[in-house]
Amino acid sequence: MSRVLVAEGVTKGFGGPPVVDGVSFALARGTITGLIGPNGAGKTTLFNLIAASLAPDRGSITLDGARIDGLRPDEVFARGLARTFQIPRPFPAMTVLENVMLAPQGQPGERFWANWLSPGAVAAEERRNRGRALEWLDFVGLAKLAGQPASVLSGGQRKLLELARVLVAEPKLILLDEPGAGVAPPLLAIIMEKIAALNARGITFLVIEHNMDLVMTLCRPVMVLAQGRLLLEGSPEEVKRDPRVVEAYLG
Ligand SMILES: Nc1ncnc2c1ncn2[C@@H]1O[C@H](COP(=O)(O)OP(=O)(O)OP(=O)(O)O)[C@@H](O)[C@H]1O
Repeated sequence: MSRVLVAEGVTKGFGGPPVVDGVSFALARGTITGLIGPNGAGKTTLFNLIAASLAPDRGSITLDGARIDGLRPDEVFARGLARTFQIPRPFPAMTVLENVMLAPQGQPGERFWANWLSPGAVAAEERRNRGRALEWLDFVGLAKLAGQPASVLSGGQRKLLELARVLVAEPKLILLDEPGAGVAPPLLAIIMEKIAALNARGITFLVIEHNMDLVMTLCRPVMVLAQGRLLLEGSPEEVKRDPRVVEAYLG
């Protein structure tokens, strides 16, 4: 099976001992991989390293065979790797639609010149962006709220808004940071359904999650991180009955 992302020996510390310590793994294309582990294990730091919000001290990360460590977050996003945040913070006064249309499209300077040289082309592109944004809002079930300020959205709806925002860029790999956290059960079911539907269309996912129902239902394989190291990788059932995992959580 082809590998969309490969991490080798990824290490990061913040002055003290490494909080991500020699982590190596590969994500097979078309999978939903779970990333679990106790609080402070280094999961969010690993996400920040993959999405280039942080640079590793050592190790390499490749996306479809090309190095991405050392790039800027917007460059990694442009190559098809998107991430969502545990607590999404949309611009509250802007509409739901405007928030989705905010996905970075090239550099600001580029847009300035494009607008000056060819305003018609820029207007046509805006219309296309708007159409795409509305399509993805419809997909996540928020189309009816497109004209409302984002401040009206619940926690779960904000997660769906974030998903729509990254989908506009048609990523091949999406990192989801706790999509189930703070989400009411009916909306959680919708979020899980959308992740499964996107995966069926070929998008690969890496998901940090504490909600074991979500992990058990959606994730294969599951990787367990403890104290910055990858403890094991296996099916949800294997992980659940492995004594090392129990010890990592309880010890
Ligand atoms: N910018 C930073 N500066 C210093 N220490 C940091 C920084 N970011 C994270 N850490 C430390 O790194 C360790 C791993 O944190 P991280 O947030 O990656 O864990 P996590 O597995 O995502 O935890 P949680 O499940 O609670 O979100 C923690 O001890 C944390 O305090």
